[in-house]
Amino acid sequence: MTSTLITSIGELVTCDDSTEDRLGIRHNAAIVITDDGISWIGADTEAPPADQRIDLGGRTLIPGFVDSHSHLVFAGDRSAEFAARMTGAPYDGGGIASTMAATRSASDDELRLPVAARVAEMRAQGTTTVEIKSGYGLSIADEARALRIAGEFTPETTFLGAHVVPPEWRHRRADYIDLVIGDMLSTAAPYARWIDVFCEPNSPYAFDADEARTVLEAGRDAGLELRVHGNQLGHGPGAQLAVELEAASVDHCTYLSDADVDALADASDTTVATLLPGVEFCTRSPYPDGARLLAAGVSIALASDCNPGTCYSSSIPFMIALAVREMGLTPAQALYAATVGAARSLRRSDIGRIVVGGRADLAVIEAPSHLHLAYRPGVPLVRALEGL
Ligand SMILES: N=CN[C@@H](CCC(=O)O)C(=O)O
Ligand SMILES: [Zn+2]
Repeated sequence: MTSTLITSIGELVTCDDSTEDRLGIRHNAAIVITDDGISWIGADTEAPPADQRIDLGGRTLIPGFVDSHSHLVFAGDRSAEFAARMTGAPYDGGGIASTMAATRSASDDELRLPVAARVAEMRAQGTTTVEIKSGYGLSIADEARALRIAGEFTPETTFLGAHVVPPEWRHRRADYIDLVIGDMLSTAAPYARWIDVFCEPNSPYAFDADEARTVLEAGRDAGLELRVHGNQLGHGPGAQLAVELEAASVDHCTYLSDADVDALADASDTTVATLLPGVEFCTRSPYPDGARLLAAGVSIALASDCNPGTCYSSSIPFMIALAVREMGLTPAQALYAATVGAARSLRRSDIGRIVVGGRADLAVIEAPSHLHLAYRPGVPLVRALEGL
């Protein structure tokens, strides 16, 4: 087994909770990694011998980012929809149908190759774990195909047949839900770990609380774990439904009432509130108050939601910068949310931290501290070292 010593780490961010800001920062540190993961962490001056040596020259080492929310399997282009939004057009989910049409008519390789490119783009920006949803097929064969392709890149695959009601089913919503919880679910389930639903009564295309509950309960009965898109376009039942059903995460949380925050705080051991600031940026929506959630005791995560409609960005450093600038998080809170927080939202304890015995999923910041993630927005400072 080959061992590698990473030395001269100016700032080692372990995210191991050992300091008040939870980042567990060590200066002038070194770590040893082997094929089994991280085998030693300590002071540079006490580093043991190893087969190979990487000198970080005072740079920062952090856990690889965990991007717990993405929709990478799609074809087509919606840049014109984005441009229209920038001059005032609202987002209501209606554009999903155009991505669905392009995705259905793409060949397997026309879907697979862009996913590979998007995953490579994520990795180049420090992401070492990604969750990928279906949701642009919306037929039995096309949802299963999307999940098969997603599974070539990650074990964190999510069935999102209840993304919207597709146009051909618009006048038969109940029948579409029957399809989703029937043959579509049974065909998709072998390729998925999770099930998700766009619970959004403020969109005519998405699902209300009863419909969403029906879908999630069927998914749970089929052995899938639960996630929810909720509270994105306005106040709604998504967050409280996620808590009620013990979902791992409710994502967006743009509009949360005090009762929603209280429910999420009470459920902080079970349900994570995942913030997606790239969506607020790309849809010109108000940013939720991340500091309010932390003060209440809510577990939060930060993810990209990389998708062609509401946020075509794969950059977690950009999300961290937005969360600090627009959501009231400190750089430490934002980084923790994009690593440990996002890992928790995937119910994973083997990623998101740098600890002995943990996976060696690492990212380097070309800077002396993690503060530069938010301090230098838009500058490509981060690269993944291992993993993905
Ligand atoms: N809001 C629902 N689904 C995606 C956007 C889908 C799209 O517009 O293509 C999201 O997470 O933002
Ligand atoms: Zn999404």
